[in-house]
Amino acid sequence: MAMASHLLLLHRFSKPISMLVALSSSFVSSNPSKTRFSPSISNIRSIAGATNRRDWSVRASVVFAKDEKYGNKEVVCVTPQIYDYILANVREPEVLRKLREETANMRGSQMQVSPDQAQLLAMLVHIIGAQRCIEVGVFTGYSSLAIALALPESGRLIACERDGQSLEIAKKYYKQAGVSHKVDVRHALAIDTLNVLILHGEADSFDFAFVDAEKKMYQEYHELLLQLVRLE
Ligand SMILES: C[S@@+](CC[C@H](N)C(=O)[O-])C[C@H]1O[C@@H](n2cnc3c(N)ncnc32)[C@H](O)[C@@H]1O
Repeated sequence: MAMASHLLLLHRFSKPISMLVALSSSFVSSNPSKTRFSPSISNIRSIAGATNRRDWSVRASVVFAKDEKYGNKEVVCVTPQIYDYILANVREPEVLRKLREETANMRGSQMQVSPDQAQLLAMLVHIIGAQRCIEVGVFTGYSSLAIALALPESGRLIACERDGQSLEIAKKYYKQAGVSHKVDVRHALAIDTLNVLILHGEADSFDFAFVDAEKKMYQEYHELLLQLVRLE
């Protein structure tokens, strides 16, 4: 995967997950049908859901899996063996593990990113040297905490979430992890927060954005985030 020096804009789609990685201005498009890294989700969904403790179905190079160890998440991977390997070897900090376990019993726990996805986000933040990040869709904070942990002390994450209750859990774990000072929680509709950032002159000042909220708004988020992230 080629890596541009700054802009990194990720959209997480519904289950199974695909992340759209926009690495340069020429890569991104306001027309989602032109965006790359978009496996046929309907195809994948048509591989029937498994209800057993573990059940894999394979079609071409895409795998649909459910595993109660990971909140019965549906995942896309190359092969079951490779995904098993990833899950067995992911480096999940203790504070993230605790947050994952607390969230597992909550309604909506399946919304949380998986440990390997969180570590992918952290790695990307780290390798592009991101200082200023935005997350749209915090829930109880698993992905935002992974991002905050990867940021340098001077780094900042604008964390957009409309649900106050889940934000309380997120804030508790930011505190436990000692990263509260890096996370600017915006309890509001994300579209309003993004527009306010632009109005306040913060366009062209972010290095990284991760979108993981209501899918019907993705095109609008995408357009606003293209103004907020630095294109050069
Ligand atoms: C898929 S979950 C996010 C999961 C999170 N990234 C994690 O790893 O735990 C989506 C979140 O987006 C929030 N959300 C949905 N629509 C929103 C909106 N318009 N503005 C702000 N937050 C929104 C929901 O309340 C929910 O907590």
